[in-house]
Amino acid sequence: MVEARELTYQYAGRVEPTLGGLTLRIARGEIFGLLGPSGSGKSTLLNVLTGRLKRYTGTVNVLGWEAAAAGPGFYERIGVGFESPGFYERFTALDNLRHFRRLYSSSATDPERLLRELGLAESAQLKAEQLSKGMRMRLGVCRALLGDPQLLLLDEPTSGLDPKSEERLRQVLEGRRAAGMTIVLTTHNMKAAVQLCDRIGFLVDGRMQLIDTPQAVMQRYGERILRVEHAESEDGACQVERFALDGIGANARFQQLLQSGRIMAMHTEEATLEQVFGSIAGRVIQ
Ligand SMILES: Nc1ncnc2c1ncn2[C@@H]1O[C@H](COP(=O)(O)OP(=O)(O)OP(=O)(O)O)[C@@H](O)[C@H]1O
Repeated sequence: MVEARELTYQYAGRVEPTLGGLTLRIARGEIFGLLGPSGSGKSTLLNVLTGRLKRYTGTVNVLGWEAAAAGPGFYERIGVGFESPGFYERFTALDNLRHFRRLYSSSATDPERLLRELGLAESAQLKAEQLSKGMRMRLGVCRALLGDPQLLLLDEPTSGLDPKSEERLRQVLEGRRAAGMTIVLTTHNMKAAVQLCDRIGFLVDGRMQLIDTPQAVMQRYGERILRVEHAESEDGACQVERFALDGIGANARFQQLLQSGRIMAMHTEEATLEQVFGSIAGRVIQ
């Protein structure tokens, strides 16, 4: 479905390549999340996969095409939702989708159905310029889905979405996955990555540091933590301290707290993907 081998991409005028020898394979019907700090090359990789950036070395096979040489049929089969997609600002949301639908030779999905799916039915008659950031993002997803693509590429699809819209988007993407669509998305939203993605890839300085299921990543790199709430001072004000569960029996501070008789509550915490990422990349996502 998507296979990159030794993919290297260097922007004109840059000293270092932005993508450096990246190898990646994404199967049909998979939701793949690309994570990484700002500037690590996520959008560049999406742009290579869509055939926009052609001057790469290595091979990039997308739906059977070499991405740099993809013909018009390729664009009928991929859907692209990048941040700030271009809309006709004076057209309504519905008219924008009707317009873009005409660009497809095959029978495209009904725009009104897409608006309903993404929770935009009541905003159908609003002009694009009147839409909020989250609404525009969802309209961008509608636009990307118009041609019922085999491969959907979304750049930060959860940005600007409230929890309800995020949940709706999750349902839409899971429905498409069940129908065999392959989905590649970038995100800084760790919760969404864990909930949505079958596998996640961590991109750091243009290299894929790790690819695995969110669960396996958490197990391998996630440190389990014990959160201890205690009344440190005589006035009973609550303090919180966290201890790594590994070797906690030998932790002098923890022993001291146990003996103090001031512990109010203790419970374990799962590691967050931010912590996991920090330990993989040696730096924190911005
Ligand atoms: N047109 C360009 N010309 C030169 N350098 C570029 C160009 N576009 C991006 N870059 C550089 O390539 C690197 C990767 O950028 P890219 O946008 O792919 O990162 P990203 O991981 O998507 O970041 P973010 O999470 O902020 O969207 C950055 O150092 C950026 O400055």
